[in-house]
Amino acid sequence: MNARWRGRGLPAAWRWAGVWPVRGERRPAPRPYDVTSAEGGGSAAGGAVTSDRGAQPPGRLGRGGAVTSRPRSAFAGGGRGGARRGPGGAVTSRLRSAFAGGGRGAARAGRRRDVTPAERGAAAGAAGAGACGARARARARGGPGAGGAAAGPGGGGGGGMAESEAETPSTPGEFESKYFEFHGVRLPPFCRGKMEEIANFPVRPSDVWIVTYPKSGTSLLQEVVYVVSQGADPDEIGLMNIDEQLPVLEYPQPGLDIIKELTSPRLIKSHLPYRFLPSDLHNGDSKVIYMARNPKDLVVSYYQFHRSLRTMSYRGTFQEFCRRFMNDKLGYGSWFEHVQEFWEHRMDSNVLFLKYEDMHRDLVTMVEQLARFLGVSCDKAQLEALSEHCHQLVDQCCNAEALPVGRAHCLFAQKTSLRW
Ligand SMILES: Nc1ncnc2c1ncn2[C@@H]1O[C@H](COP(=O)(O)O)[C@@H](OP(=O)(O)O)[C@H]1O
Ligand SMILES: CCc1ccc(OS(=O)(=O)O)cc1
Repeated sequence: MNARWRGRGLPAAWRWAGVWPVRGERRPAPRPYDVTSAEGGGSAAGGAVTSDRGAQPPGRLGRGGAVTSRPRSAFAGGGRGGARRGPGGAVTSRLRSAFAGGGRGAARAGRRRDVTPAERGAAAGAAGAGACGARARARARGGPGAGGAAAGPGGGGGGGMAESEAETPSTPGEFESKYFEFHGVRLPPFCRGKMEEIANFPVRPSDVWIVTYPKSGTSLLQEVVYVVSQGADPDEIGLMNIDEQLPVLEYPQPGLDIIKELTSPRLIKSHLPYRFLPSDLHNGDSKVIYMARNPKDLVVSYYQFHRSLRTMSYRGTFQEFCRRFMNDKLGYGSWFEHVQEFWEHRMDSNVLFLKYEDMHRDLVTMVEQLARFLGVSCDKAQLEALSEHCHQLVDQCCNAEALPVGRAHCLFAQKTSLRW
């Protein structure tokens, strides 16, 4: 266990004197991703993953099926109307279709052929494993960002796999064996054996949970949340390396035992699907901020991440990676189901559903939403100051332009006539 975490909660600055929103308070419904037709759809079948047979069934929703079989039209149509309509159609297949058109990934894909080895090297450097924001700033200072406890399970912080495995480039077949399957969902190996403990993890009313599918802008969100709750200066965040302050529930470090002991209020991150999160969260016992990102950009980011992460050393093509993504064969399972589950809970009083793209489109509104959700009272001038600080964070890091891309656009366009 990492001593850095022992007995520590969030920095004192985190103890904002907030008044939590009243249960059931009406929040403006976020707009769903704009999707206008339902085609495509993937299969989660197959793959040489191992299975965590000993584990207990997950929380309330049970084995994945409840989600996929549920009506899914909440995503359709876009706009607030679509958001309010509620479930009623095939969301996950619609989401799968939503890849076509727009998005940075697709735009890049239109310009680029598949990646070359030289591009690969450049991309690994550019992308890093979540090397943006606080982590990158900490690294630039020679700090512990990359190897810190929260720096990622495969990083220098003592990941979940043997070093020999880490050094071996993964062929597609080897890559398969790196996951294990839990109730039909592919999870990274470091989740093995702890899913039951996670389901029973004691949640506190003062907790704030940040939940995302990987590469959805989690680090940026945590920084923005920090600024909103603290009114902190972005440079302060860089200096303290905020990543180290936020444990990830399922990572080997700092581990569940230490997270349980952290002082309140805790801020905890997780990439797990809704149904695998602690069951207390399903009961509305603490606040959950969920952020979704355009999958066309996310898949590019996740691809680069897999190639740069030592424990994955992914060597397949981008096209092949996209197929895995579309067929739910990546770590943390189906992006489509991940987003859908949270979308269905977006009106829960303890859930705030955000979109990464809105940070760029309308940061002021997002800051306002966060402030209200976290119970931070601020006047107009304070809100503007907070937004300005958050703008700095958003502008500080985006390595998108440096990333090479394969034929994402073609692949996704085959699936649908939709435009993002
Ligand atoms: N200020 C910031 N700090 C960290 N990540 C940021 C960021 N601004 C944008 N991002 C993007 O968030 C993505 C990483 O998400 P996560 O934090 O969930 O791992 C990266 O996407 P790209 O790889 O497309 O650039 C990264 O560039
Ligand atoms: C490849 C599975 C995996 C492992 C670790 C992740 O964490 S993070 O995005 O760097 O925080 C994500 C996915």
